[in-house]
Amino acid sequence: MDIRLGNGFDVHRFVPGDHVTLCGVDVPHDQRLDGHSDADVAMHAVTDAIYGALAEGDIGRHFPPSDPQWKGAASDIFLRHAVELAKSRGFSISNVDVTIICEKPKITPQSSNMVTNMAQIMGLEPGRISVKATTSERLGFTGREEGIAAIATAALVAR
Ligand SMILES: Nc1ccn([C@@H]2O[C@H](COP(=O)(O)O)[C@@H](O)[C@H]2O)c(=O)n1
Ligand SMILES: C[C@@]1(CO)OP(=O)(O)OP(=O)(O)OC[C@H]1O
Repeated sequence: MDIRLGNGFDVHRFVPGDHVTLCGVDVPHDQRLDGHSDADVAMHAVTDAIYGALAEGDIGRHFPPSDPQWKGAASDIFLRHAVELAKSRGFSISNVDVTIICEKPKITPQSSNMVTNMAQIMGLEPGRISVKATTSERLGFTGREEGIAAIATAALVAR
């Protein structure tokens, strides 16, 4: 059986604002994440994990941050592309697991909405998607609330 694993990691910085978008869900917060796109750090990590499993480079290779076309783009565009690429290469996505690292906002109250949204975008059963969170115990840039990090794993199986 051909099984592929990929990992993804992303960071976006906080700037003044009123919400963050994580796994496509708008979560009220007293700051927002800065980026060329909507800066959905969790969706970017999942997207990169899929590209990684396919040995297809990273999100910036497919959607260059220098391309004005992606300015303010909703990140589901990137995730849908990675999912379609997996399909076109003959792979099904078995599961994805993403951990969001921040002190605030609290993720757990929104994690089931995030799973539902990602499942819909990816055409997967919700049971194949995991969204978790941790603080960094006030250590480092996430601990100082300078930004949010996310790390993801994806497992793909040949159909
Ligand atoms: N932004 C966050 C961070 C954490 N959680 C939840 O709290 C639990 C405890 O976090 P620790 O970093 O103290 O281990 C964690 O397991 C999450 O369930 C959260 O919802 N949002
Ligand atoms: C998503 C892209 C799209 O231009 O831009 P950003 O939103 O800045 O996100 P990042 O993860 O820093 O880089 C990847 C880019 O492809």
